[in-house]
Amino acid sequence: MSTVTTPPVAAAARPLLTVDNLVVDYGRAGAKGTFRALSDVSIDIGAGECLGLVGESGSGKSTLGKAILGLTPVSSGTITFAGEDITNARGAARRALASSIQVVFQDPYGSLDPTMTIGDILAEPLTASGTGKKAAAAAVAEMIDRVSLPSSVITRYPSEFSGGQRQRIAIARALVRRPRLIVCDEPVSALDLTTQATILDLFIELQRDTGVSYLFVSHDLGVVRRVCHRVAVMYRGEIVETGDGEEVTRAPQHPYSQRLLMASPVADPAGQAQRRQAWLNLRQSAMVP
Ligand SMILES: Nc1ncnc2c1ncn2[C@@H]1O[C@H](COP(=O)(O)OP(=O)(O)OP(=O)(O)O)[C@@H](O)[C@H]1O
Repeated sequence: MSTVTTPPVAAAARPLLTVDNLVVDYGRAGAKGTFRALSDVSIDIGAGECLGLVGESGSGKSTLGKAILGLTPVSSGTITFAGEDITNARGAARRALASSIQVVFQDPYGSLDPTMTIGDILAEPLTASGTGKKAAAAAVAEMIDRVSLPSSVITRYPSEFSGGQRQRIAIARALVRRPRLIVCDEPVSALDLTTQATILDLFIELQRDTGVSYLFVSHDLGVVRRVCHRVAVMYRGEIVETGDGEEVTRAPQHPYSQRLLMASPVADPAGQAQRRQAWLNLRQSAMVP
């Protein structure tokens, strides 16, 4: 049983990230066939806070993460980071944000360049932004140590590592520029349960040590309960419930959040049967389509 617990969040005058009434349409604006993936989405994340974003497949979680990262255009609404409007920031403005907002993707196998050594993968974001080779090497060594990998990894290639080790490398790469926010898009869902637990502990420890904030995207309520201070539930492009992580994942109020909870697996068969019955009751009461 892990003893690593989420660090408390200090009260701040204003959130680090605020998303206001965000709308994202895929396809050409106004064109026939445009698909609204996000509809009036509003969230905020404080400094040192982990906000979980849960929802069924296709509900719009990754789209929100991509909009924050500038990887998909925003149709309307605003994204404010550290008091600055970064909605649809492009060019130099977006590049400047790369040191503040980073990402860890789901796939530890596809997210690391197989032709580069680990040392080069980690040093690249630093040298590309003007850090000298010596300073970059020192920062890389510190990050490797921080994610509990041996220093010998720097001369090796991604193919020589397990999924969990690769995810540690991906986390080190995200952290090497000392960002204030990391968008974590299903960062443990490709890993086995034991490895998931150690990587979640690592996320928590890094937050405690660095004060970084996370938007933690997951379809797994158990995972978000473990790492998140607050949770937002997404359904068909809208946020239907936001609240304390423990409360939302144990006793959700909205029918869709309840459905999500009932669909998440539990370790004991009796508990699973109870949840199934509760779900059938809920469906019979016509609260959920
Ligand atoms: N580039 C795109 N063009 C058109 N539609 C898209 C595009 N990307 C995503 N979508 C659609 O937008 C909706 C939201 O997708 P998104 O990937 O954000 O959902 P998600 O909640 O992250 O799903 P998952 O958990 O399966 O990753 C889906 O209906 C998806 O098909």
